[in-house]
Amino acid sequence: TRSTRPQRLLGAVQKNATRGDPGSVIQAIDHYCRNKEWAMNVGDEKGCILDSVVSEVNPATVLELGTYCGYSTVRIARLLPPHAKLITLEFNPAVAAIARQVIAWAGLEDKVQLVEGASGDFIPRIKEQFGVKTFDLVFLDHWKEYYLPDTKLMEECGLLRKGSVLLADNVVCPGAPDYLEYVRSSPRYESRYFKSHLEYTKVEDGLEKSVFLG
Ligand SMILES: O=C(NCCO)c1cc(-c2ccc(F)cc2)cc(O)c1O
Ligand SMILES: [Mg+2]
Repeated sequence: TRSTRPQRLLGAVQKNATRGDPGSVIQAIDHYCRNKEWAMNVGDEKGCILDSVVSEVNPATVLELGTYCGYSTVRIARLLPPHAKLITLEFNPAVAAIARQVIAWAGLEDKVQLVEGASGDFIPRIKEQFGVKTFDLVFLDHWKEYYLPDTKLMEECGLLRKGSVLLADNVVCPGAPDYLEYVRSSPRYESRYFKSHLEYTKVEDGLEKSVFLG
């Protein structure tokens, strides 16, 4: 039976990247997705904006919603200080299995905890199950219709503190209009749009950075 797109992406990493070298994993995925087969990684252009936000926040605790094949997980984890922790959540078990191997190839498994499950079930359990009080940075990159409900859930569960940064992918394409409206109009957020392009294309997309004001 035919392989899946995530399986072929993992093959490109194993063929072209050096074990333990996160930069080569990122490069191998971007080259494959630009030249062979598009995939919904945040990509190199938006990835540079992600890098700059991660470096600025210098987070001790990170939550990523939507692991996919682990591309942004590797981008974030490679920039984290030694004892920082990244929890990443993926709904699809087959995709999570690929992401684990990509993260391992980059040598970043000690900084990353990949959890399989649905965000609505998982978010209320984070405090007790993972011993996390609040997140310094949240990267939203899962199903776009879940950005808003999950943000409200994180607020309600006390997972955000004054200064927590939310960074959301795809706020233009595919789009998250209700989320954008919320973070841009709420007095509890200071929001800013970083204009870019949909990964590996010329289509407009961007990242929305929203600081929780408490
Ligand atoms: O659904 C997405 N993520 C959640 C599942 O992992 C997603 C989709 C797209 C995309 C797809 C199809 C198209 F035509 C345009 C954009 C892009 C992304 O960056 C994404 O994160
Ligand atoms: Mg995305």
